[in-house]
Amino acid sequence: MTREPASGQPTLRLHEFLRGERETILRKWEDLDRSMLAATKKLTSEQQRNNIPTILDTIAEHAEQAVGPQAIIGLPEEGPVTHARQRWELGFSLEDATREYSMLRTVIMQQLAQQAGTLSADELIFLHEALDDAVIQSVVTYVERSNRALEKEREQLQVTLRSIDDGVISTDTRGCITYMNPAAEKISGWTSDAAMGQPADKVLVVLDAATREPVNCLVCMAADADQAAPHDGEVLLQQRDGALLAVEEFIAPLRDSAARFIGLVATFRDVSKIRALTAELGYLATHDPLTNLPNRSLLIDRLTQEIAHAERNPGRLALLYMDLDLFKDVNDMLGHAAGDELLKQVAKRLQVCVRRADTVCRLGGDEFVILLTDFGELADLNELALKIMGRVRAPYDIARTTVELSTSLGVSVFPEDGTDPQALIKHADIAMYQAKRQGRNTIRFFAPEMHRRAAERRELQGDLRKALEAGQLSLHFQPQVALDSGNVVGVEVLLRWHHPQLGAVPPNRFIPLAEDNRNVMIALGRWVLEQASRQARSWLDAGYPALRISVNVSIVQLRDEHFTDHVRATLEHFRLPPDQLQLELTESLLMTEFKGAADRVRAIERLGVRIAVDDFGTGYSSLSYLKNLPVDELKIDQSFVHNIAAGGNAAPIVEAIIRMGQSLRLRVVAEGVEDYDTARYLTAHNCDCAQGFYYSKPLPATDFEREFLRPLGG
Ligand SMILES: Nc1nc2c(ncn2[C@@H]2O[C@H](COP(=O)(O)O[C@H]3[C@@H](O)[C@H](n4cnc5c(=O)[nH]c(N)nc54)O[C@@H]3COP(=O)(O)O)[C@@H](O)[C@H]2O)c(=O)[nH]1
Repeated sequence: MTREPASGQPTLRLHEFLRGERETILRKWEDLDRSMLAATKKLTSEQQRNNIPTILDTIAEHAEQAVGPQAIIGLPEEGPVTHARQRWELGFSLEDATREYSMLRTVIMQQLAQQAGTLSADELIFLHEALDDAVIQSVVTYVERSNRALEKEREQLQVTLRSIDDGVISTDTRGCITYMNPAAEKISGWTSDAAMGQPADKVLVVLDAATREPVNCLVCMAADADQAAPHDGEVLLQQRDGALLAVEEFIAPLRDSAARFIGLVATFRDVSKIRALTAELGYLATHDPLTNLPNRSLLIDRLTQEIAHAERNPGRLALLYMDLDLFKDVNDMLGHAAGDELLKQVAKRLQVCVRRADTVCRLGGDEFVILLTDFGELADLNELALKIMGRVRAPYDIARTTVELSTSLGVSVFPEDGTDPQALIKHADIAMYQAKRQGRNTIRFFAPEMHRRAAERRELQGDLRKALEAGQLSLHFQPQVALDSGNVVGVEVLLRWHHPQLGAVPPNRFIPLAEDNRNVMIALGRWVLEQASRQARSWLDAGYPALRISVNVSIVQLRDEHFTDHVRATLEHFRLPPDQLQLELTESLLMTEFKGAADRVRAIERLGVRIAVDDFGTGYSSLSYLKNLPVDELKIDQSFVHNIAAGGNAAPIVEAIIRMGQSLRLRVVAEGVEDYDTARYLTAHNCDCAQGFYYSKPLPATDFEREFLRPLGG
């Protein structure tokens, strides 16, 4: 083996050269590496060098012993492999990891060129082969690592696909099935083996929910057109055994790295439970749960349709607005259960008095409205109204007692007394009020001079404007109790108005009046928030535990552009932790004003203040706002909670709302709990909290403090 270079220059030995120039080579390589690779810039010198010195030492050691192919074969792999692993972990790309060796090669060759002698051809070849070998080890290590990472990703994907509830199938470009996860097997009733290779429309047979006619299979449409729009309406999936299941289906094209269409992935989920629940809640939103009659919102809907029809085919409509006389006495003397039974019997009698095309509604309390779509003369209408009053007057058997009661009835007629639903309802109500004032058990047709009631309303509005300054307003506090521990965990703040002449005016009467005048409602709302925060601060200062303070917010306040700033300033002024304050927004507010209110609700949530949905279940038609808004608490409307323990027909709804709250991780509070049985029922069904007369009526601050607050550690 010759060690003489052809040029006749003095011969250098590779191992001597590498050992002698070791530090210079490493330093120059380090500088070059740092200037060329972004990946090395943040590394310490030790991290950067890592195994490079060992690799140089190993090459020198083997060069000393032998040169030639055997020496390469004998070079240990762990130096370059360990170096490559460390580079992988530091996030170096394969290109960067291999470029480092080419820089090392450059530096060695430059250093060699500065030497007085040169290497023999064999040693030069050995040096290059040793460096090539290190590069190969890097490539092999990187390939192994990325295969392992891919394998892990694939395993995770498989575990996910096997464990999710959504059905997932994929197809080839012709729409034939190439993969099906276990959920897809369960939902479609097909096994993966049987479905494999089948056209997707054979496995996913989709029908229109209304017509039960087959609809175009999304997968086939997408396979033809490389895209598909979702189905317009609700659809059903026909399972392999013919059973039908409500589903939602989504589709997306699969593309390779060159964006070529290579097939489709379809996901679908069983939405039968949620659809049934939505339908049930939708029914409750439009019907009175006690009598099952349409409620005000359905009345307005039908009235709007009938007005449109009567305008096209000239005709008359009539609204009969009824209020039972002295119903309150029945409630007081025989109890609420008897009152409820009476209302149900009245509802049945009203329904048999009219034709199927007419609509009997309960607006709440003891108020009923009948919409008559076709009647002859006013005299006929009067006769029908008399017949209805006679039917209502006939005796009832309630609570082993015979009850008799009369009704006052007001009538408005389209188009004479109004051409929109609100005007017709309002005028029939005014006429009914006149009937009551004129001795009850009587009928009055609306006449324009009956606007007196409206005048009274205006007068009360004027008084309300002065009430704040006159100190006639105050706050009452009602506890919210955790059902598992029985502890008071929150308090709802309720506004009270003591009118100098009329006495206590209920908020249900004066809040709508305030809402008619934006400035009045905003001033009232601000006052309530400030007084509630002042009270919360004073309880904290007195050493009582922090309670969640719930304050009702009107839609008028939420529309106010300064609302969020005022909430922030109030919290700061009273040094109140934001999460101690909760704002209650009614469900109907969130539904009807969703677009405008959503941003403000999110801004409030960003302050750290909690959001509760009040009267939950009454305005229902979609779940989407719950997913899109930062809600913390659902308050089940009291109309569902009353009589629930006695098998009230809203029990499934209450249970569904509790389950829904649990699955969305929202606290659920039942309102209007009036007795032990209801509280026990709610506890058994895992409702979180309860509020109602069973625990306490709303109380003035001092009474609340005495009854429910105990100092910490006391
Ligand atoms: N925007 C604002 N609205 C307010 C404010 N203060 C009150 N209100 C709203 O007025 C509505 C009527 O309130 P109120 O007459 O005070 O009635 C509340 C409770 O007294 C009553 N309640 C509580 N427990 C029971 C019960 O067991 N049985 C029964 N029959 N009633 C009970 O419920 C009302 C609380 O309702 P909610 O707010 O839905 O929790 C009412 O809608 C108030 O929101 C105000 O400052 N601003």
